[in-house]
Amino acid sequence: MTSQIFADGALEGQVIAVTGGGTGLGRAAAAELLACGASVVICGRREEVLAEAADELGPRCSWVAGDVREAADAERIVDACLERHGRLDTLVNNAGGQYFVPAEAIALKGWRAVTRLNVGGTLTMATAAYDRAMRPAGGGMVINVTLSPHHGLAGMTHSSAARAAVEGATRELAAAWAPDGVAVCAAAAGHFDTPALDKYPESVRTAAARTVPLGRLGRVEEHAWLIALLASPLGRRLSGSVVTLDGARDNWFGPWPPAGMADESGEVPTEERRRG
Ligand SMILES: CCCCCCC/C=C/C(=O)SCCNC(=O)CCNC(=O)[C@H](O)C(C)(C)COP(=O)(O)OP(=O)(O)OC[C@H]1O[C@@H](n2cnc3c(N)ncnc32)[C@H](O)[C@@H]1OP(=O)(O)O
Ligand SMILES: NC(=O)C1=CN([C@@H]2O[C@H](COP(=O)(O)OP(=O)(O)OC[C@H]3O[C@@H](n4cnc5c(N)ncnc54)[C@H](OP(=O)(O)O)[C@@H]3O)[C@@H](O)[C@H]2O)C=CC1
Repeated sequence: MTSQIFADGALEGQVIAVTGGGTGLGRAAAAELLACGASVVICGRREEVLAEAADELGPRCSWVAGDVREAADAERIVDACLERHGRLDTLVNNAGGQYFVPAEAIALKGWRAVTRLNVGGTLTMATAAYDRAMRPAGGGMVINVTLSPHHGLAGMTHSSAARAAVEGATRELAAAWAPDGVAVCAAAAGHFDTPALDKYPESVRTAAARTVPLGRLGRVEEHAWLIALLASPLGRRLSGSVVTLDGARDNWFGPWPPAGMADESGEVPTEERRRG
């Protein structure tokens, strides 16, 4: 497969780890990075999801299962890249998520779960990559996937706060790690059409596109192009930046709930609990 917008071999020789690379945005990013010539290691918790994705993505893609919230797993993921390829040039910290719920209904345990995944997991992976691969090699790139709108997303207060923390850490780590040649930036994704959105109530999914001034959800390949751009030499100069890719969603200040999102009772439905 070739990239639709980047030259063949644009990222040739790079070794890139993509967390959450077995599904959705992470998988599409892995596909684009491979199309640009990189070798890619995808990771996540579910072995079968990763194995199937890597099989479809081709021989330069391999996988390693692990939980980004656990320091030992993060170190194992980085070590797998080093053992297989001798280097890790770029880490795409894409694993993350939350559940859709009104702010006043967020239990402390739920707040902690969302924070632990999005802030803790991101920092744990970034630190493992920096300590074990990038600082010893004299350089590297960390790309943190965060969330737009930056002024907060109703139904996702915990995640809005967590992603804001990641963006703060991105700026600080970019300064702290610059002397070692390690760049850190963030890609703030708006609303993208991935299978993960299926877990949100139907009316929420449908209305989400109406809150995007561009008039549609993002396509996974658009996000993947941004990740490839940030993995290119230009990304190094963007260190410390948060690049927003959201069809102007950040600039939408319409009513809450947007037309059609509430059900007959006037309430916005929340997300079903997972079973098992
Ligand atoms: C208007 C906007 C609509 C468009 C949105 C577009 C933006 C999209 C953004 C995206 O990010 S899409 C990607 C979505 N992908 C994911 O969210 C995947 C990852 N998410 C998760 O794994 C979970 O959501 C999690 C909570 C982060 C997982 O953490 P963990 O496994 O540690 O948690 P649990 O043990 O399941 O739960 C802990 C705790 O959290 C509370 N809780 C969890 N789920 C719910 C829920 N559905 N409703 C209410 N509360 C929930 C709860 O307190 C749990 O504790 P217990 O009650 O189980 O003891
Ligand atoms: N789709 C959208 O509109 C937007 C998405 N985002 C963010 O982009 C990223 C990808 O989203 P999307 O592809 O839509 O959603 P997915 O739910 O498909 O992606 C989440 C990925 O992260 C992995 N993951 C979750 N928890 C862990 C963990 N503890 N350790 C390792 N891997 C984990 C999951 O795999 P597994 O369960 O096997 O571990 C999965 O592959 C997420 O951070 C999401 O919050 C941000 C803004 C908008």
